[in-house]
Amino acid sequence: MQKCYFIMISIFRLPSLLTVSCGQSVLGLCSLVVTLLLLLVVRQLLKQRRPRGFPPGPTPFPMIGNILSLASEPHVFMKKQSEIYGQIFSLDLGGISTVVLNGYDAIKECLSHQGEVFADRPSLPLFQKMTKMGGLLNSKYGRGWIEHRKLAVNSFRYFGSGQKTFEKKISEECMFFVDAIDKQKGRPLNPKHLVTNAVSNITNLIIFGERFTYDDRDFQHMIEIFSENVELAASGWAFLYNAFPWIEYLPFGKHQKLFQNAAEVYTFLLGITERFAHGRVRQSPRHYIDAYLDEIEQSANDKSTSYTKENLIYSVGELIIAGTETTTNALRWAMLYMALYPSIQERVHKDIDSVLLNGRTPTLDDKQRMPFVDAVLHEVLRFCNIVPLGIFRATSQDALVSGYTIPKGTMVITNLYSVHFDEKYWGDPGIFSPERFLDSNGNFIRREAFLPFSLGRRQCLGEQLARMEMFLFFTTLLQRFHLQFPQGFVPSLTPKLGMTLQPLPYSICAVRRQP
Ligand code: HEM
Repeated sequence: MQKCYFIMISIFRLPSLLTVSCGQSVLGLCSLVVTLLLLLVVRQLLKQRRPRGFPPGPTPFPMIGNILSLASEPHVFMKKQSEIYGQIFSLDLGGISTVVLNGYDAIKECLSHQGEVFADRPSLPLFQKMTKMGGLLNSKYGRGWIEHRKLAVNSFRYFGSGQKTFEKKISEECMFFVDAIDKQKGRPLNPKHLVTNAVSNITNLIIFGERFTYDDRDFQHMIEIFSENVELAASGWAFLYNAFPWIEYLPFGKHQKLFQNAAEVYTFLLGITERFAHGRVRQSPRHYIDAYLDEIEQSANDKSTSYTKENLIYSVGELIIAGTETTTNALRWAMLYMALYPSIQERVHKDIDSVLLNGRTPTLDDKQRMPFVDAVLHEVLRFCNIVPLGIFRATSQDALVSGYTIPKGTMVITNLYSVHFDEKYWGDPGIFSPERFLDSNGNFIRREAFLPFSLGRRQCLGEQLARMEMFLFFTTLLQRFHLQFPQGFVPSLTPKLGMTLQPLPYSICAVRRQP
């Protein structure tokens, strides 16, 4: 308090000090600017004070807090800090007091036992700018979120993973995918674009009722810049924008690219959403867009409805990117690890061949007869940490956890990476070992501290779909091909950082296996 009092006194005395050397009007302007700047500094320093009863954490720098510490591998940094300050500690992200949850016990305690308290999303300037806190994924916890989540879950059931016929559609997409791979005739390829197109088509079937061909340049471009935004949203510039939203007016900085991409994606989605609504028959939905338009019409007289054309576009975008970026990265990691560990790949081939006799295509029922394949896919999700820090949460009311007080509206980061590398639950977590998901008889076993899809009210709503896709794409691919790196190619295992962790671009040869 004494420090603040001193600063305030200095602010008000400053104009009189400056009068001595400057002309009257220039002096007035200068003193105003300086006063404003100092007031901003004071405001920022006050915002940076840790609330009473808040968890401890590393000392923040004035103004920018701990933002710089998040520049490389923030999930690893946070796990290390938890070894010093405990499973629940705090960071200052430039005036945004943030609580970080680490390890299985702390995350389960908050997200599961106090599910409702930790179900909100933070009102960050970036989220406000992107989706006005509407849509689904970034939506505040309340009526808007409930309505959108319910509609999405029902649409997934009705048009997607709840239908047996949908499995057939995924299998058809798997065939398009392996045919496209086959065209390469074992020559090196970067599988990123093919996997992205194939995976996004599964979500497209639910949202638009149709798939897009692999040479649809417009759709591909949209996915590319959207996925660039997933990367940019975790960049230092994004954190700076959240702390100092006025940097929006700077003519440079990666946040400008983020805004530009978002505007382009919005325009594209608006266009195709209108296109796919053509021929709609009321109350007879063919896909998510039709179902959403029905909701808009039904709630036309309800002033507080969250169903709006704008939220339709936001939710369509969120479903596409949440469904594509994650599952694509999981499959790309899986392919990379198969080529890296030929002995594991050999066991995968054995598992597949023993069940899929005479080249029969896989079905979901085959999964329980392929425990090793299941174990490999689980280990990929554990080891590769596709969404290492989850999606930022916030407290929807004041919370009390492990003796700490966390005020309503506080931003909360769930370090899912720290769950998958939690030494209390995993032996040698730094080793890629599918066996940890098998018992001594080779049967698949579930592990408790396994949360790639997070936990609680906001847990991933596409989990079932993602699991279906991963199993069918992976087994269809490995049934037909042997994956290996081109001669002399040394892949990097360092992930590319963003909201998701993806492998750096790599080349792989998919060589046809003998029938
Ligand atoms: C391997 C694949 C996937 C992984 C690892 C994954 C992981 C996650 C994680 C960690 C969250 C954050 C939950 C939280 O706030 O704590 C999430 C949320 C979400 N995911 Fe997924 N996801 C995957 C696939 C999908 C798919 C296929 C879809 C749909 C097409 C999807 C749609 C969503 C949505 C809409 C949310 C936000 C839920 C809400 O806020 O209520 N995800 N996902």
